[in-house]
Amino acid sequence: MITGLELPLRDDLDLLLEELRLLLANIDVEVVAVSTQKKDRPDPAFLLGAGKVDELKILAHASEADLIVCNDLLTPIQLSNMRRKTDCEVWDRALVIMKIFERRAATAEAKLQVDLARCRYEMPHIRGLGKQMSNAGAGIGTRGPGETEFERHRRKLQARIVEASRKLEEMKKRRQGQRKQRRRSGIPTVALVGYTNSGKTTLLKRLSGDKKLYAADQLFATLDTAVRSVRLPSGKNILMADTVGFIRELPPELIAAFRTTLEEACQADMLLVVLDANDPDLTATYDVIQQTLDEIGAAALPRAVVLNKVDRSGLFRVDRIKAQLRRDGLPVCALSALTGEGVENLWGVFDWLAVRRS
Ligand SMILES: Nc1nc2c(ncn2[C@@H]2O[C@H](COP(=O)(O)OP(=O)(O)OP(=O)(O)O)[C@@H](O)[C@H]2O)c(=O)[nH]1
Ligand SMILES: [Mg+2]
Repeated sequence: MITGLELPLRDDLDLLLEELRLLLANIDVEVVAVSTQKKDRPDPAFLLGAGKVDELKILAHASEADLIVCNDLLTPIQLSNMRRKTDCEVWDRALVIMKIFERRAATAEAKLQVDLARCRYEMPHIRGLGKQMSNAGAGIGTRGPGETEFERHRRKLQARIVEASRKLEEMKKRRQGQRKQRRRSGIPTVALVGYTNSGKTTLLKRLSGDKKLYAADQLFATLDTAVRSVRLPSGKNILMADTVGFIRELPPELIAAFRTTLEEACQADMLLVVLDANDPDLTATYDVIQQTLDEIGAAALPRAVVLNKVDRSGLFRVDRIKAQLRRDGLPVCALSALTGEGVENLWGVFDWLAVRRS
């Protein structure tokens, strides 16, 4: 069952819940009921009102749901209160995204990053747990059994965080070395950025001809940076980097942990923002991309927009979006990474870049 708050400044709850449903489908969780609440501000104890939480319990029981997923981020207190009051397992959106990342992580680096994010996410939660444990277990002036259990758990998490950070630091140095080499070679680098599932990897596959790249109809298919060489018709080469996709309300722990991967985007000479032409709310999606680029310090790079999946979209719609983006001063190419239609429109953009660099 999914739930969320309708706050005064939030008008896209439906979209967010639809996305949450999709996120859950990616880890094989089926949504059997949806229940939202309109409120002026979140309740500190439960996020939703206490009465609403009682209602959720009844609804969960009636629809045979054993998991309640909240679209909003829950504080450790809210999470444990919700669990207690509903007798259900409770997750928030951040945890769902984290679980997808856990499932998808294939390389050592991605695994470490996910592990780091998970530990950081759990840290404040076990603090809340520790309070409960020590309250329950300890007498005056003693270290109760609860406290030592909590301490042990905390120390273990801390050790994992230190170890993962150290290993990632090493990998980062290696990456920086590679990047320097690329810079010295004078070949311009273009980074593909955009929403998850917009077709970044498919585009890189098509342009580089590397069939081994993994593109799939899943959220967060790519968790690593892949750099490939792309040969332009002019005979010049450019490098193209594919990165982790963005999403609304990407958990901060994940942004922090995937910083190195996302940084790849900041180090490029240019960004290619890939949009899905069939996205029902492109403006909101573009805002999310802009926000994420701000957060990783890449917002000032020159950019062009790729309006992808035009094979599935009406011509009229594509023209309308193109015109709007152009009004915003952005160079736009409409194409289909899957069929190859319109890909030649990109060459002009790259030639412009190559000339600018040399
Ligand atoms: N119809 C159509 N489908 C496309 C096109 N480009 C990509 N797709 C499909 O969209 C899905 C996602 O493509 P990916 O290339 O994996 O998307 P991505 O942006 O790399 O996604 P993440 O790695 O999850 O961030 C796949 O099923 C692709 O086959 C296109 O031009 N037309
Ligand atoms: Mg991808």
